[in-house]
Amino acid sequence: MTSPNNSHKKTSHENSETDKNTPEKQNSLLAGIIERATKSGIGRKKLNPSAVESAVAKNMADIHSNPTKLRLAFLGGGSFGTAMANLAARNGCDTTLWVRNKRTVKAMVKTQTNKKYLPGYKLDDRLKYSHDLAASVKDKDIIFIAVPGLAFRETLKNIAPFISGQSIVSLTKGMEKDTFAMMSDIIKEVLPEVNFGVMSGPNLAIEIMKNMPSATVIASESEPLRHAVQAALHSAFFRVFASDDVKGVELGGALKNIYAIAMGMAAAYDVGENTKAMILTRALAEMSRFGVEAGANPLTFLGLSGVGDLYATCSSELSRNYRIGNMLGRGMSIDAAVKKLGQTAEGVNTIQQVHEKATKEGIYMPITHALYAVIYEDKAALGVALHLMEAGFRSDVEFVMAHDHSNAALTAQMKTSSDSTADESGDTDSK
Ligand SMILES: NC(=O)C1=CN([C@@H]2O[C@H](COP(=O)(O)OP(=O)(O)OC[C@H]3O[C@@H](n4cnc5c(N)ncnc54)[C@H](O)[C@@H]3O)[C@@H](O)[C@H]2O)C=CC1
Ligand SMILES: O=C(CO)COP(=O)(O)O
Repeated sequence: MTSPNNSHKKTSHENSETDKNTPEKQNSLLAGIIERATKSGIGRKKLNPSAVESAVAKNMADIHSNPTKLRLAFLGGGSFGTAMANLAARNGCDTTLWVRNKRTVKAMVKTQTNKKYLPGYKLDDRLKYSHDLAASVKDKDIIFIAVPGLAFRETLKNIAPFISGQSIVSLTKGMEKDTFAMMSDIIKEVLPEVNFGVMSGPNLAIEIMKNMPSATVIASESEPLRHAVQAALHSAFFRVFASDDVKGVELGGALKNIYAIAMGMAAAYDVGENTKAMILTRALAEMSRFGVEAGANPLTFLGLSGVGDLYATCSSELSRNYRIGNMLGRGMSIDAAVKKLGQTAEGVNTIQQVHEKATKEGIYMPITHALYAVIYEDKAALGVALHLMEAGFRSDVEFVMAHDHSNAALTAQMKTSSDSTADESGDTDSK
């Protein structure tokens, strides 16, 4: 089913963009690159970087004379899938948004809004809607997946029979339950031949719908795919930066949800700015520590997908994870908070996965363990926070000065005294 109105009507904003020719021109330029790369078989299999470079160089010359539109599918009719599909349609890409519920699709075609997740925001006339998964993904250049992490594997398996040469980009900021798998791991497992990337950054969907300037990161080993995603989504309101650290970018998006919950909870306790700064900065230390163990580059966490997204979600009530934390801080149970939210908050699962993985592998993640103790072991938040504050001496940025070089004797002494305090008060066992 498609939108009844594909008449390419333009708003005044779109006309001014087209006049400058920026998005459309970039789109056609780079669309040609991916189109040719896809046709020639590059981009279908594991890419050979030199082949990619020569394909890009070879094709740059005649791209102006033969513009083509990127054909895109976005899977997932929640707030983020809808917001991103809307950006792509507005940039002139041939864009289909797949939504699993047939009635929702009918309503979206009729109203050109996503009433449940983005009420009040009119979507671009050119955006098409479908509940037919096969038709949505066939003959596309790129399939963007924006379903919750817990539904990612199932979605990939469902599209697997229809994958011929399409590239896949994950927009999901979750972690699979019990397997610790990130979405890129699942893509490699389910569709080992596919060309893929992940996109992540400070991208609160509502702000994007309001045309508030935002930026994101596309991470992929494939240069044509990075260019194509930049071409598809880049505009005067939305900048798309590139990275080849897939693991680092993806982990930034998933891990920050843990700390958005912590910050929402801290806000409920009315903490000061010093405290918020401490949580945010130590959260970043945990994220990069965990990232390094997973093979990511710690410097990636200094970018948009790391500190950028951490800042956005830790300081805004638009973040669902922050709102969950805030409800918990006000005394609600986790089940009641999740029910009240009624939308995806990936951090609820990610805390459990990361707590378990870090415990198993001995990765020092004190904030995550503390949050786990409060949410899942029913420990008193203030006691846990006090215990965190009393933990031993550490170095600030461990990539500058390894924490082993701190005063080890004093750290051990502090640990002994804080362990005995915790034992006496019946507090937590968090590190
Ligand atoms: N909303 C935001 O501001 C941003 C969200 N994200 C990420 O995007 C992902 C999706 O989140 P949202 O769109 O915000 O979620 P949402 O809660 O707004 O909507 C989730 C959507 O997924 C659909 N869905 C659930 N299970 C499904 C399944 N098994 N098969 C197909 N569809 C299914 C639901 O019907 C709903 O349309 C999450 O990983 C989130 O972290 C990333 C950046 C920003
Ligand atoms: O990832 C997001 C913004 O970058 C959205 O955060 P929430 O999932 O917490 O709403």
